[in-house]
Amino acid sequence: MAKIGAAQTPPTLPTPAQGVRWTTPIVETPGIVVLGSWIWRLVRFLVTLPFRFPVLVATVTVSFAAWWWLGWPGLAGLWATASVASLVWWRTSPDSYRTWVTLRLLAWWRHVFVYRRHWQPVLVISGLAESYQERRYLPRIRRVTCSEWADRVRVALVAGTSPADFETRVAELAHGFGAPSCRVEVEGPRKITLEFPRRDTLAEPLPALDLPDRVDLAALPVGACEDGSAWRLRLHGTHVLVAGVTGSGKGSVIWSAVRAMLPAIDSGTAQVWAIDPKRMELSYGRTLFAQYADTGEAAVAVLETAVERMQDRAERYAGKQRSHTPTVDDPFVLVVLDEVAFLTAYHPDRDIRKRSENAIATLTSQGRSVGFAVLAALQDPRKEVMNLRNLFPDKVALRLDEASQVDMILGEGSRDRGANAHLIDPTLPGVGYVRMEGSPAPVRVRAAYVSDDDITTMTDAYGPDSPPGGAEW
Ligand SMILES: Nc1ncnc2c1ncn2[C@@H]1O[C@H](COP(=O)(O)OP(=O)(O)OP(=O)(O)O)[C@@H](O)[C@H]1O
Repeated sequence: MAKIGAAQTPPTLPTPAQGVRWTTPIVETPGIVVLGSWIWRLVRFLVTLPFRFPVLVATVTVSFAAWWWLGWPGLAGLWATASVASLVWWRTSPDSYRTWVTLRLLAWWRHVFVYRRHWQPVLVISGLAESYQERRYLPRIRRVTCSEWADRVRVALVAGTSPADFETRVAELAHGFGAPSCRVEVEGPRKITLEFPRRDTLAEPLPALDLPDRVDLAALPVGACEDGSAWRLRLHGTHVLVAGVTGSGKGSVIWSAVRAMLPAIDSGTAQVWAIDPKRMELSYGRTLFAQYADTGEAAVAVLETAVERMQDRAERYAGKQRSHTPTVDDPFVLVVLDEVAFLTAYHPDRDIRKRSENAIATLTSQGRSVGFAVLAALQDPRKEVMNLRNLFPDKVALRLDEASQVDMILGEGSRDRGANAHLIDPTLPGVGYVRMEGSPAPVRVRAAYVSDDDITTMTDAYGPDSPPGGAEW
């Protein structure tokens, strides 16, 4: 045992038993090389400047030329003319002025004073800076652009890292740059775009949408996406599960979908079969539905009839056609289930629970290609309550109770990619997250609100007593 105070051999020194140890020699970089590298960087900066900031460089060059050739009056005249031209442009074409001037200036401002300024500390602290051989490498900002509602920061990744590293740190990035959220889009190898909203475009309720001229059952307009585009819900060829706590606005998704289908319902090429155990949500517009049930027994009967019709249709199609086109003889049938867990988990009669579960499972597993779809609403997405969750290919996550429920609904990794459905403000019913076809990135959406008055107008115009083609409204 070593005595206290005795000299100790540093562990890095070779002990005689280890023999000779080789180390990399340290060679000092000659001053001329350092100077050359700095000159090279300066030249590269000056040469690329006109390409990176063409407007700025052109403005400075023209101003300098005016001052050089015409003196101060020339410079003042140039700026006065430019100001008047800018004013005229702004007054006559505010939209193009906003696109070409205001948003570009804003992008420059935010690039310099928000992103570049905070880039290093935010990335280092959030763990996105990489180290290799004692040097630190940061992903590079390639460009910042501004749309009406968000900043888009294009980033070049450090070699050896992946977009998933950013996806798991969207909360840190959003807070770091003072944005309400952050979304990651993959552009290509080592290229990603970070989208930071500047304001909440979905803060205001959206009134019921106008009816489409032509109903596309694979893209029904039901609300708006965060970027201002229409949120289109596919019903034909899929099944949709809408999950959210009580008061999260599940009814508005269901009613917006029914509303968008009205012309097809009117022409007889689509039908809605409604199951309404709460007797609140759908009873108001029951005359629009081809079938309606509000008790457990009646609901099972409707579901089993749907299964029967679906199987008849499948038998007729067998060997003749592989997909369904809605017609009056073979309409598209949407089975709407408000609070599906009432039938599958909470109903006191075991037989009803079992039969409903079987019918829903059969419809969702076999109905897609023959024109039967299920649109179900659910408050509690846990497996004990709803074990048929995975039979619904498309899901909508409105406000949820717990963070763990987000991935249950939208799929593994959705919360990491920014779908914070558990953090949705309770004062924003109808707001939720969906995953669009072909993209793993969740999109924030808000369903349009179909009020009781809207439903009355809908039943008056498209109910059984209405004139064909819908009444004027
Ligand atoms: N898309 C929306 N935009 C604005 N307000 C909405 C929207 N959807 C719902 N609301 C408001 O929120 C309230 C609750 O909505 P809704 O009844 O649809 O929620 P829910 O999720 O169906 O609740 P429950 O499960 O209790 O039926 C509505 O009365 C309405 O005032």
